[in-house]
Amino acid sequence: MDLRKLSVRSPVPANATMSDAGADAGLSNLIPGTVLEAFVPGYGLISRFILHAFGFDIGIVVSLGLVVFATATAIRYLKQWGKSIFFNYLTSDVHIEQEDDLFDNVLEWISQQQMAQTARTIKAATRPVEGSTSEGGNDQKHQQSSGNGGIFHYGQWEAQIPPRYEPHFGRVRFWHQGRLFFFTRYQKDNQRRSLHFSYGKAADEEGITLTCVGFSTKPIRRLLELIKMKSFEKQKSMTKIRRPSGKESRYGGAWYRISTRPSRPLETVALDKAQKERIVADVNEYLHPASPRWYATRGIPYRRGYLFHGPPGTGKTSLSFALAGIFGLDIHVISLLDSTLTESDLNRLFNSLPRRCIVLLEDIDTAGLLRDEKSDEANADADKKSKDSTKKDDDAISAKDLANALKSAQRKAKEDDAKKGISLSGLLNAIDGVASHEGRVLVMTTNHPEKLDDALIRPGRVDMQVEFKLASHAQIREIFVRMYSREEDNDAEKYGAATATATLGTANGHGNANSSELKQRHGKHLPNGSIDIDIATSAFQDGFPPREELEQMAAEFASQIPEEQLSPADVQGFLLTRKKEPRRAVAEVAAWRDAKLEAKEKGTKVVRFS
Ligand SMILES: Nc1ncnc2c1ncn2[C@@H]1O[C@H](COP(=O)(O)OP(=O)(O)OP(=O)(O)O)[C@@H](O)[C@H]1O
Repeated sequence: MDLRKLSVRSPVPANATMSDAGADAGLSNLIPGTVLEAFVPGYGLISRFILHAFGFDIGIVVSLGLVVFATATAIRYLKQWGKSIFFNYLTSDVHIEQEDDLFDNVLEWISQQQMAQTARTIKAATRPVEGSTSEGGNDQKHQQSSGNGGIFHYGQWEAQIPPRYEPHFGRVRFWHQGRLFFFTRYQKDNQRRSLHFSYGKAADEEGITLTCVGFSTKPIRRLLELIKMKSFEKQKSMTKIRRPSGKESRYGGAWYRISTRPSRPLETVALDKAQKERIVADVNEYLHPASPRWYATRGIPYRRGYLFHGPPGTGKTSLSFALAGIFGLDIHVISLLDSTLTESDLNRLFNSLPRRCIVLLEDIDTAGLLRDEKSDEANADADKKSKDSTKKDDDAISAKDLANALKSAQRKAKEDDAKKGISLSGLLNAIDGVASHEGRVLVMTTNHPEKLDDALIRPGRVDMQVEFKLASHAQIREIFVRMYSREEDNDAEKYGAATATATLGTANGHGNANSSELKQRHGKHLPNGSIDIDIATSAFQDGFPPREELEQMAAEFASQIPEEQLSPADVQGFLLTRKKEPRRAVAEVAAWRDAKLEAKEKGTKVVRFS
């Protein structure tokens, strides 16, 4: 359209005022000049100027612009109004909090849907390596990352794991089984976020809303059940481990998941078979769905407590994890050594336990329960010091100095206690508290059962005590056989030469070394020559020893270690540095045993053996 012509065909009347002139000319009548003046301040002045200078009436352009703008706004408004009517009155929602496991399950599921791949704005997240199925599952990538003479480069391997793409904040729609759903991801309200900021944590608290069309949440519930089942299928062989949240965020969700790791099979814990069966049967009976009623009708609190006691490295923690795996329970680990843990934290942690789980309270003897004993020790120390110094020079040390020494020793003891924070009564309250009445399995571990207060281990708090001993011959044989059995072989084949390098620093780490080099290097350690080592290496490379031979070797190996002198962890540690060389392990065990026992006798931690 030729606007100039239009304005020429509609000259301004001579007697028109300046504002009327522009406003009323030609098609500018579409919107009267006075109205335009109201919308665009100074419009009259500008239009008159342009009209006089160029003979062109801008009224039509401005009018059209305003009409387009008004129409677009109206459409947008109507759209929003329609949307809000739709979402407020015609749909149903289910909200999921970030703290809940479902949050991750839904996010994982949604990130595998078509819409998450094709959406124009998505969020990329680094896939967690720990416990993920990608770990260990990609042989080709493993091999690619094993350049440089078989050295496995973790960074390179990790770089090849593609990120996870998931919907970003906002709403996206998706279809599932012929139904329309909406997925909304949002950040939590400002109040909560600012609280997080004030605790120094990033404002990453999020939530998810799933929406479906209709007046019932049933389709969403069905979808969530399906997602839960799928996640379970994926994670059924995994154990979730939770620890208390950091001090700064302990005000809310008290637990956070630190990792998910493959469940530990019970067979991998070398323990007396009958003992293991007894524990498993006991936990199984306790967890049975009929048990809560049984307990309730007899007025017995529905809880079960176990005390695992024994020297370090004898399998207390390992058995707890194995139990969690067998019964499909999450494991909640609390260390009473955590100096930031207060009694109210402990209460809150017990309050927020799920209905069924294992709570692992580690090293209960080392926590603040020793408060009185400690301060007694400190007092005794101060007394002794004062007596000694009195003996040395009665005149030199004044009574005031002695009082000061005593005071400072007491202050130190108090500080030590304050750091620990949990008293016996605090712990008992948490264990017996109203909130911990249902369904949890409490496992307490200690290296010093004799130091525990009777109240802590009375029946009702501890229902079964299990003693873990230093390694017996049977245990040593079991650990040896498992270390070199075919199941391990499978892994070894999978990882190829790369795994050999995991023991870098030991001779067998050098995958490319020839046999004479190996003989030389190993010969240093061997009391009886190096030829065995060479055979051992080739035995591994040609395949693991047959079962019968392995059992014989295990018996020979075990016979060289005195019973109940070394822990299973010690034995495992020794074998791990020879994890492809059973014969070398047998050949070197005597020297290692002597070094270990000597160190133990001397009370030194340094073992002169490599
Ligand atoms: N009985 C066992 N059978 C198999 N492996 C064991 C056994 N005992 C210990 N180990 C191994 O030793 C390591 C340490 O074991 P674990 O942490 O279970 O010992 P712990 O008794 O809990 O020690 P601590 O008292 O120091 O906490 C683990 O790698 C585990 O595999």
